[in-house]
Amino acid sequence: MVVGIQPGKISGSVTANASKSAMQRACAAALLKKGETIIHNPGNSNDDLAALAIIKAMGAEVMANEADNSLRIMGKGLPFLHQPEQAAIHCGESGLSIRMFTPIAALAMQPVTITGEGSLTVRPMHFFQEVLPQLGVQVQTNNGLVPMQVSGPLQPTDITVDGSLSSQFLTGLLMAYAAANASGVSIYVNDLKSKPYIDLTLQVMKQFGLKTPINHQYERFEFTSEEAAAGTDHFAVEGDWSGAAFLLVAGAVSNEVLVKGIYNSSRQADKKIIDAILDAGAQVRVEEEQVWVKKDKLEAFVFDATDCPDLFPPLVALAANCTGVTHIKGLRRLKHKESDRGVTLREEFAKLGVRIDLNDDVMLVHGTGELRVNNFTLNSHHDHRIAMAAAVAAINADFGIQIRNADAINKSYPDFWKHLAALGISVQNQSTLVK
Ligand SMILES: O=C(O)C1=C[C@@H](OP(=O)(O)O)[C@@H](O)[C@H](O)C1
Ligand SMILES: C=C(OP(=O)(O)O)C(=O)O
Repeated sequence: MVVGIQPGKISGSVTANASKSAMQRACAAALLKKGETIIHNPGNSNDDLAALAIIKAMGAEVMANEADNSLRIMGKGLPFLHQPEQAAIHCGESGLSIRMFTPIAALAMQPVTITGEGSLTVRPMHFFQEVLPQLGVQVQTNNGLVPMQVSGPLQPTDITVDGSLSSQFLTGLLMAYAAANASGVSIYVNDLKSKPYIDLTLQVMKQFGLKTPINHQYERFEFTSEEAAAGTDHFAVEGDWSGAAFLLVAGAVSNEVLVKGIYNSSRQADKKIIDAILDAGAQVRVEEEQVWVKKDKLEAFVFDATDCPDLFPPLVALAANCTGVTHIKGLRRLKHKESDRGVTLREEFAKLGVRIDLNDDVMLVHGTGELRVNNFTLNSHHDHRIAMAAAVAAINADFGIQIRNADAINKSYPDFWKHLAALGISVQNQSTLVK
């Protein structure tokens, strides 16, 4: 799909989409909980659909109630996992799903094949080769990539893992240890990155009544013999700060926006976008369930995105519209996202006249405050966050642009183009115009 974006002024309000980080965790927890859970405001992104397909393959029953936009999930708990209906799970393009559900699949008594598609076929899975055998699981990978096969059952024991590549592997281990009723054992972690995502994991586990470990400064997660308190049967998926970040930046660079349904009390990492927008100089009003942003004079800022890597694309769109050189730390880990995001952002923003330097772990964005289009055909590289960053930056450019592979947004935010249009931006599906 090719989308055309014209420069314009954004105004009005939208309600944020459901967070795929919260939704996918809720799917895993509902699978592992014995009994019924009603999920309200379920997400419908491709990653969410992948998680739903996975839990069905592992024995959960999922029924949609369209009348009140909810899902009823019957989890069978651990015993059913020992006889999965299908000994294969397909994780689509979702990094979180594959890394969270692989240790869970390894609880099964029989071998489970794990596949993925698109960018997931080149994202690293060596972690499992190193870690799962120490937990009694045989693992086969395709040279550290999918397809993989795990053959358990996983047996929780004291273990030390590396958290420097991604937090998602730890999320999976925490869920699997809880499901296996780990007791008197700890997961030790070196150099954990993306820490707030682990807070979100622990929060969801607790809400669902799964056994939740004690977090010792993100270096040790201790499962004690204490039983878990009963959990909720109703879970509402909160709005997505990661997707909302694009709209808030759009407000900061071009007029004004109100995004509803994002909670100030959220554990989501990308809530930190507010700090960057404030530092850049825009006006911001944060309320418990909504955020309002208004454009003002924008200047370069310094930001550490090590624990919130998904903010790089919206931060670049913001920095491109600031005057001066913005420094964003945490670049190294962008290599292994849906695209090599540092390189992709540099390539695509050059087409908008913005120079980006990649300097070890720091990205420098040379903003001039005025985006001058020198090549109007941008490419998402099949990366949802690149498509959204390009669109947001371009609403303040001197000419319209086209974004190729614009349907990449479906991975996290299927309503993104619709929301941008509702906020007054001209968004055209140009697929039929382009050969
Ligand atoms: O747990 C999650 O929901 C996620 C964790 C982050 O990954 P890393 O832990 O690899 O940084 C983030 O980039 C990803 O989009 C979602
Ligand atoms: C990297 C992302 O997701 P995941 O790792 O879950 O595929 C993302 O949403 O930007």
